Amino acid sequence: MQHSITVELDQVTKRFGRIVAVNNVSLRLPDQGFVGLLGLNGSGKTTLLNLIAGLLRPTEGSIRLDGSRVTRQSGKQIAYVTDDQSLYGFYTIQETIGYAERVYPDFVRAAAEEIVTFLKFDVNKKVAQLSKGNKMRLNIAIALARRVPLLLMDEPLAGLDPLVREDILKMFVHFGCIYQKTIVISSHEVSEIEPYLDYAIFMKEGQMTLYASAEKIREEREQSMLNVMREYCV
Ligand SMILES: Nc1ncnc2c1ncn2[C@@H]1O[C@H](COP(=O)(O)OP(=O)(O)OP(=O)(O)O)[C@@H](O)[C@H]1O
Repeated sequence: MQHSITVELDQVTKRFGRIVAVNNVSLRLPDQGFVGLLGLNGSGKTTLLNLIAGLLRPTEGSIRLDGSRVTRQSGKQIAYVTDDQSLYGFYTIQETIGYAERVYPDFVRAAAEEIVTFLKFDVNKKVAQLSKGNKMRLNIAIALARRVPLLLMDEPLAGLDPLVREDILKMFVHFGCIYQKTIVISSHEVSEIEPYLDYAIFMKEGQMTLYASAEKIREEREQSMLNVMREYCV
């Protein structure tokens, strides 16, 4: 059993010079569940994830984790998977798990082994020999195996084929639920992730235009999430 974390953003704005990447966003993430951060290119998704992860500081407003202001040290409570995540090609999958165990004090080896078995990985294979999709699966497996309450992922499905993407989404739901995590994933593949989502956050030009449970969106709007995205993100 893992503790949950309260993540609260209060009137958060992030500017890069004259560009307002995130504009006055206030929200509280759910204690558990799969959250889609949805929006067109340049709508502020990556910046928002970087702010929550403590990699960027807000220009205005505050971000609090369990009531304390987020800092780079907050990364201890957050696993953040980005596209450019490095794995060492010369390690086997087994050695990569051993390495993660040494690097992350919160790493649960048994969880990683369970996920790797679920993925039917040959643990003796070298990372360099893995396809892009399998490298991303391994990255996510390592993030999921950390005993942290919040997992952030920036476009983890980009550039992967549909079968791999579906497999990764099932992995989030299955293991995210077992390990009781809040998982936030940024994406513009809205149709694809829609069936798996518990909550959706829609972004447009840095502003949060809608944040609701997926169930409520489906019930009240009786339209696909793609149509909702057209209404709130374009
Ligand atoms: N370091 C930076 N310096 C200057 N401008 C930036 C920086 N990072 C982001 N921006 C700008 O902020 C805005 C939001 O960018 P961001 O990457 O957060 O959007 P996004 O929704 O993640 O886009 P994408 O889906 O293309 O990854 C864009 O106009 C972008 O050009």
